[in-house]
Amino acid sequence: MKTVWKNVKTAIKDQISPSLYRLWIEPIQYVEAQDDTMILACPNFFIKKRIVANYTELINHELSRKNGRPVTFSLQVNGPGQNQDQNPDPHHNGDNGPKSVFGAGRGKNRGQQLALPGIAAQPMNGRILRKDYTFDHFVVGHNCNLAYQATMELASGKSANVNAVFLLSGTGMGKSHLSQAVGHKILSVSPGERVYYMSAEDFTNEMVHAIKSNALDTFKKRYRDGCDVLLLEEIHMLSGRTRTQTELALVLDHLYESGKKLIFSSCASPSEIPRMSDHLISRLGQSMMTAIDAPDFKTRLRILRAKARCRGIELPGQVAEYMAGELVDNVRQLENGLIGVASRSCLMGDQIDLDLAEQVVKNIVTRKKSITIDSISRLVSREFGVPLKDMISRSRKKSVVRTRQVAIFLARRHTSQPLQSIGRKFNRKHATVIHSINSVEKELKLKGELFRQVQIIEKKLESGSD
Ligand SMILES: Nc1ncnc2c1ncn2[C@@H]1O[C@H](COP(=O)(O)OP(=O)(O)OP(=O)(O)O)[C@@H](O)[C@H]1O
Repeated sequence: MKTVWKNVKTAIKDQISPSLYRLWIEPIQYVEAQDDTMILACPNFFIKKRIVANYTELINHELSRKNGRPVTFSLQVNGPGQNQDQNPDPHHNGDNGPKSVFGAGRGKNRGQQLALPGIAAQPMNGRILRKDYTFDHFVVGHNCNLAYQATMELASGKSANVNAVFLLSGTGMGKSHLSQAVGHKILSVSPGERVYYMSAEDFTNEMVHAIKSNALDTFKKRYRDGCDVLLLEEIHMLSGRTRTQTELALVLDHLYESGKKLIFSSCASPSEIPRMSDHLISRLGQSMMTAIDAPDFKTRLRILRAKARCRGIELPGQVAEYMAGELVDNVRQLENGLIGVASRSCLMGDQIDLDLAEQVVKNIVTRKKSITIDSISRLVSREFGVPLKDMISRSRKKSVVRTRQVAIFLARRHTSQPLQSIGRKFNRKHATVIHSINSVEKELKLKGELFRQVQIIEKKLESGSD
């Protein structure tokens, strides 16, 4: 049954984005099978809640498919927060402050336990920190020097001048890595610090939940009085969310005034994000803005070598140079290349050499090259029955807007084109591009009709059946 779960994971990996897979599915572990139920475990309550809300249908479907009969799953919490199992909502402790997931104590430094080296750390609120996303594992080049220095300075508390840093970059450039590195560093020195790590989407959901359950005051108090370090990712997701923006801006007012540490990350600067309140733009603007650019050849080579060392992969010099020369889009792509050569070598029993690397790189690059904004537009136009000329027109007709938004979203996800270029192709401004991406992402979460349509289009894109 353990193998069945492995196969289910692989099947799910093909159906959702790599980042969603990494966040929610990868940490799930097989425990045991009982009749028609597979018992699985995840690290904490927060993750459990998300998995149950968003992936129950998909997991049950794949489990049944792989078993050839109806099988469902039950999820238990195996992380340090398992003693909260009686409380279905980790954010509602029934008191005014958050409980530490490390122990029963309330208040700083009480009942807490040092995070063990090499073990993923659990902040007080939000997602777990990936154990390898530390400063030690981050390779510093010209492209990310400022971001590294600023986050390091903030984490080590050496300078009173840097209390808030805004990380700005395209996908796969290390924003999450650096944000989590700050969390690790602070927790390793002061385990009592109340670190909150989450995406803007999580913050929104938590707030909506608090409003629905009449607990908005508790929610606000938790952030204002219970948080020492706020690591908030994907700020662009706040576009158009007026109420969340208002509450977040007020929370930030408070946190800034009390000298708390703040890290934000986004693919657009606050003023570029459409439908953002002036209050929030101004609060975010108080942070130190640092951009991470694409790494140059030398840095790519150093990253590749460091990642290979860390994973115990022996990468011959020539191969490393070849891969660093070819995989230029972002660091995630480089890492995928490394994992590709290692797994191919392991499966086929071949040595890692130039031939093998060429095959892997060719796969990545060809896959990437064959997917262009034009090929995406053609496919989306066909699938939605909306002519290409309408997609680039000024039309505000609902069906045309939706089709255009999906094409923009897919162009962002499947090509390495910058947002400006994507906007130009559809005659749209940068702000509209961000709004389109956010709007589609939001609807995909509902797992409805659009989700299925996008899945089908993605399969066709990846198989090259444009
Ligand atoms: N300078 C670096 N040194 C080592 N690893 C890096 C570096 N930059 C990025 N990475 C690695 O690249 C991968 C992608 O990074 P990360 O997830 O932090 O990107 P991101 O900018 O947050 O992307 P997204 O916006 O898509 O979420 C991670 O595995 C990370 O460890």
